[in-house]
Amino acid sequence: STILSQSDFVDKNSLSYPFEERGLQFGDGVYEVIRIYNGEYYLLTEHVNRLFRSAEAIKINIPYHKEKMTELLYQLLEKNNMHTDGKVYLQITRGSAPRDHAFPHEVTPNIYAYLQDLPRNEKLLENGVKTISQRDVRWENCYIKSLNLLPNVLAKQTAKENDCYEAILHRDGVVTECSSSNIYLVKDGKVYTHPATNNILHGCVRMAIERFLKDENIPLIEEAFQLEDIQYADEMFLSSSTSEVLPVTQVDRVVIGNGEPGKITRTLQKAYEQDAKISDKL
Ligand SMILES: Cc1ncc(COP(=O)(O)O)c(CN[C@@H]2CONC2=O)c1O
Repeated sequence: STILSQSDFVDKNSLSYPFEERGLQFGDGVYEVIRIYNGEYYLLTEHVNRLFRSAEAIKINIPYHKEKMTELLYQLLEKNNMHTDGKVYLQITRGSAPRDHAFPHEVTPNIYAYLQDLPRNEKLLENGVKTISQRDVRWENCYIKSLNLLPNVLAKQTAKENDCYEAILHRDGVVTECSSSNIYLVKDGKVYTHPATNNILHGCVRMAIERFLKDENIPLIEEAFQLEDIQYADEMFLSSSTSEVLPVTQVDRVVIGNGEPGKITRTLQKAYEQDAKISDKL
């Protein structure tokens, strides 16, 4: 255990940011993770639109318009002289103020963003991943990309402890999404996924997949599937800005299809690479 040193006990007169920061103390904020390929943002408009929708949903007034936010995000690329693959983490909280559950009377949002390198995980994209199922114990506004991620964190940790990449979440057997990605089941040439309701995050890659499926004339059925449907799946895959379109080869003890990534999943991976202007490496 760590012994708190004297300096960790802050003098009450100097108590302020970052100690009394509402994102830190309440998870009172929203965030985005935006992908970069060859120094260019992918799906930036979708991410900025969702950021503003999430902030509005929890009554945080972002002090600039979408255009200014977009401009600042491009300045971040320039500042970092970014020309490779990476991601930006962008966070907006209600701000710093004496701790009180209710909104502070006067408060300015704290906004920060940073960029990291993120090479593609070609091995995982090629071979797929194992997953476990976990109960979805989150709140009922999962469409808001909020900092309230404890249920997601605990589900992902359980997956990791079981040598799995992701946790597939369900509410009484109805599959919603994963701890940090959307989830899809393929059966008889059709793709099934939970509808974009309040119970899932409306993924930016999920929106791109809708486009790809339409272009390929592959039916997308926005109907939730059940845990028990998984044993009959031909294919499964998950999607997120960091995982891309990732084949799921096993859920708990159930091997999906023949245990290999399926044809439709491969088609969507290629469509993703073309859309994101990535050199075709798969
Ligand atoms: C709960 C949840 N569902 C779906 C998604 C997929 O959304 P995008 O397609 O817009 O990425 C995410 C993204 N989670 C981000 C992606 O990487 N790390 C995260 O926290 C997520 O956290």
